[in-house]
Amino acid sequence: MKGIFITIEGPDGAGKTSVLQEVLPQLKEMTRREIVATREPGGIPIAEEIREVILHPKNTAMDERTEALLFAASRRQHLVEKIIPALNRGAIVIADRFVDSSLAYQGAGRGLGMDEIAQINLFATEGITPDLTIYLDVDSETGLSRIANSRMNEVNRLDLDAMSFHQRVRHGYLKLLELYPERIKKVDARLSLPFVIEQVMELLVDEFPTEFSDV
Ligand SMILES: Nc1ncnc2c1ncn2[C@@H]1O[C@H](COP(=O)(O)OP(=O)(O)OP(=O)(O)O)[C@@H](O)[C@H]1O
Ligand SMILES: Cc1cn([C@H]2C[C@H](O)[C@@H](COP(=O)(O)O)O2)c(=O)[nH]c1=O
Repeated sequence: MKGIFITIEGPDGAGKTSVLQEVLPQLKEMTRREIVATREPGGIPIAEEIREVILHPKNTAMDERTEALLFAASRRQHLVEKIIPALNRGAIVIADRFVDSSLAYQGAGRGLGMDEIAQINLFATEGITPDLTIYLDVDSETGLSRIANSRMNEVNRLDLDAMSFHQRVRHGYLKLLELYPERIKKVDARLSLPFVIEQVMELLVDEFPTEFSDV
């Protein structure tokens, strides 16, 4: 594949959407390559439908393994329909969440085990891994209070989980950071949004100096 695959990760309320909103237009001005922005779960119609099922607050009966399999299924379809074709065209793909979310949320948060979750995702992805992952780190209290203050009307089923679940998710991410220091780069997302955006831009330019420059 000729493209570059970048993911952005973090606990709920870390600021991924806000950061991408600012960073994407800047990056588009700095490269000749096509940039494809996408998100998980979702990004294409079938995966967006699966997203609706997973995240709807009414689906409280959902079994934890069912949840893990649905995330992996939506990822498979998203990869095949959107990410792989874009990478084959030579695009830079920037995804809001990917397999690390499943490892942190289902593996660590739900307690299903990161190794087990890695296995079902290996089946779904056939080993496709991001070239770079930016991890926005925020404590669970700050992240959830940002969501409560900004979009209480859009709260999803997972946002409603116990604080202890969200704390395990964050520890899961910190474990991934230890395991994959070459791929995953941390930004402190408790700092001001403009500062976080600046840090993310610096990271991207440092990691891909020949891709992001003044064109
Ligand atoms: N660094 C920051 N400082 C203060 N507020 C922030 C910061 N980053 C984001 N926010 C605010 O927090 C709220 C949630 O941000 P955002 O939707 O970007 O997070 P997210 O990581 O995409 O969350 P989720 O994964 O749950 O969708 C928004 O109101 C946003 O303005
Ligand atoms: C991909 C993925 C996501 N999740 C969780 C993380 C969030 O709570 C929601 C997605 O909502 P967002 O507003 O788009 O961040 O789903 C997960 O548990 N496992 C995953 O693989």
